[in-house]
Amino acid sequence: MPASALPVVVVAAVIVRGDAVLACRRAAHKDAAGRWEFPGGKVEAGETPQGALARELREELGVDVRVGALLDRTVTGTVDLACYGATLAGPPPASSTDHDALEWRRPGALAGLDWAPADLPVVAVLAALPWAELTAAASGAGRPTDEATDEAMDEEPR
Ligand SMILES: Nc1nc2c([nH]c(=O)n2[C@H]2C[C@H](O)[C@@H](COP(=O)(O)OP(=O)(O)OP(=O)(O)O)O2)c(=O)[nH]1
Repeated sequence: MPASALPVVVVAAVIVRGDAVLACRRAAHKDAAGRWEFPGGKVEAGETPQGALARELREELGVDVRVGALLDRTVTGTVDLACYGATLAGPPPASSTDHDALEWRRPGALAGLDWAPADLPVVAVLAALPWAELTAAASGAGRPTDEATDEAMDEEPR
């Protein structure tokens, strides 16, 4: 397989705050403009997934987060998307360099948004996950799967 056909490894955060999670709409200057996603970005050489995620959220949303457990990792076309639960370590974001809308939504209300195709698996996971399990996963105290986060990232994605 040529290198260009390999999926790009992307990490994203399901930030839990109050009774909601943060959904973000990609701005006009980004590819897939207008689609909703969880904030994050591409993992750079030498970065851990968690380190890449913390860097991306600082860069685009100006927030510090604690990264919790892996919620879902699925390859869709050319995107290998790993979504982690996370909590804010400071104030919530006021704006984004990459998004033109930020919405806090209950997990059951996420399905009404026009998601990037790669996000649909994690949106389904979130809709089915009991709230207590999601908050535990976001704070890193519990895991929705039997796999430890790092072990799961070492494995082949679905
Ligand atoms: N961040 C993020 N990207 C996603 C998600 N779902 C999805 O298909 N993508 C795609 C869109 C892009 O093709 C790619 C990540 O792009 P990005 O623009 O967020 O990443 P980045 O900041 O590192 O990229 P760049 O613009 O600096 O090159 O993954 C998601 O939930 N979050």
